[in-house]
Amino acid sequence: MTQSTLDTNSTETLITQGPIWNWIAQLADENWAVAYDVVPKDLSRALLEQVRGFHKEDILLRAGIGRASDLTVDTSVRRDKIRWLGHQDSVQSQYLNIMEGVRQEVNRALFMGLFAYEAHYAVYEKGGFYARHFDAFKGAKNRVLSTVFYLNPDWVEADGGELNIYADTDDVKPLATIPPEAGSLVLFLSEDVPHEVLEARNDRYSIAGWFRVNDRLGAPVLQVVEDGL
Ligand SMILES: O=C(O)CCC(=O)C(=O)O
Ligand SMILES: [Fe+2]
Repeated sequence: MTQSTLDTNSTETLITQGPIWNWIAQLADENWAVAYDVVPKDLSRALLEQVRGFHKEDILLRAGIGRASDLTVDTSVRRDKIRWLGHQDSVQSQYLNIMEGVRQEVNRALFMGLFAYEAHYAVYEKGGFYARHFDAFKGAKNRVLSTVFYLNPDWVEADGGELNIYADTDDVKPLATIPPEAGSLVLFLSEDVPHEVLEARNDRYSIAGWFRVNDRLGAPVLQVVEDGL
């Protein structure tokens, strides 16, 4: 494998390397994937307990949209509350270390050149949602690979808050609808995969994160793809 971009020819090789590779192969082929065995269950529970605590203490921030210099809070596009993760906390550090492993594996298998990672807890309360968007502007090469890890062990369909992934910005029918169930890690290319969070009807906990190919600091970069929002 000598190419530096996603290489579909490499898929067969990847599949033969064992279960962990299945999602990397799917990512290479389809630009998105769901992985189920990346984060241990006890860590997932510890993360949930921590973010529930933050939520209860009311120390989460209303999430904004846009670039660092132009960060606005627009609740018609996005209604969630966040808190950034850091290595100073041991539970958060364990999660960040696992994602460092993911970074290395993806770079090794797909030559993506992922460099840095940033992640935040997100809480969507009843009525919370995130309208269809991309996580990065095309060609910006800022955020390259998005990750969302779900923390909800007792999720049922009536709780809503599914992630819809689309092939194209104006497709009506999603490619996939992913329930935000504990243990699922969704990965997708930040510049290429339009997605949305459907309205949550119960508190919905997750960790959203982004790998970038440089170390430029920046606030969430977002491109809304639906008019009139
Ligand atoms: O929580 C999710 O399922 C996706 C969140 C998202 O799209 C984002 O934070 O950019
Ligand atoms: Fe997103």
